[in-house]
Amino acid sequence: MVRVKICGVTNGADLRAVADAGADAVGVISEVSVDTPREVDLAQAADLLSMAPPLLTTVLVTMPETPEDAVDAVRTVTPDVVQLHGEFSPEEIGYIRAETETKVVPVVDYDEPDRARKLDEAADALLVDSTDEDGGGGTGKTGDWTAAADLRRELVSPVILAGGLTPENVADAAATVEPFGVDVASGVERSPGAKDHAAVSRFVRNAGRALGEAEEVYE
Ligand SMILES: O=C(O)c1ccccc1N[C@@H]1O[C@H](COP(=O)(O)O)[C@@H](O)[C@H]1O
Repeated sequence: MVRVKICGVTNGADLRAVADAGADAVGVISEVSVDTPREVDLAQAADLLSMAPPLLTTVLVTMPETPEDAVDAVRTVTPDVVQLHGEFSPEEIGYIRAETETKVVPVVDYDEPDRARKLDEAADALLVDSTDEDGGGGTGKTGDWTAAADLRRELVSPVILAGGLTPENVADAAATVEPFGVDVASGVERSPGAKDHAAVSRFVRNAGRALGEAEEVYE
């Protein structure tokens, strides 16, 4: 079973649609140094995630300048998980986790297998994304799934696959990489920063989870 995270939610109606679609996790994006229509401020991020129903994992996606900034952001938003964009060391990841008692998921690019190996022991999971030159996500670009599958087999950490996923390609991506989870932001939008609720539902279904549940019930 592949877990599904829907990322870059900016309003309450979209968050409810993500929960109703049966996603496992919802992400809000705050304090990032890239220009994105999906960014909300820390207070909005805290408000949005506080609306998540029980059993929906909440994720703060952020690009802090320092580990201390990451700790401050997590303390303000109180997510279940922090997704960390930026060049942080294993020691800094350990520091953020110890200070916040929150799961830390660093982001590595498809082109950075060595960095993934270096962070493997320190991370709670690794998110593999096609990032831009500043390390930001939400690029809508797919990565090399075969390389990601090799990396997934090698790493101890759960791997979350991101980058250019859509309702149309997520089943192929999940079958090729067999990741712990899949993650989408721009691929389920009707306009920048606003989710297409039907696409969110299709993405969750096509990732395989709903199909697996139906087979269990009717077999
Ligand atoms: O979505 C953004 O704008 C963003 C900005 C800065 C850091 C991370 C961001 N998003 C993350 O990137 C992945 C993949 O996005 P996409 O599906 O290719 O559009 C997304 O799931 C977020 O975790």
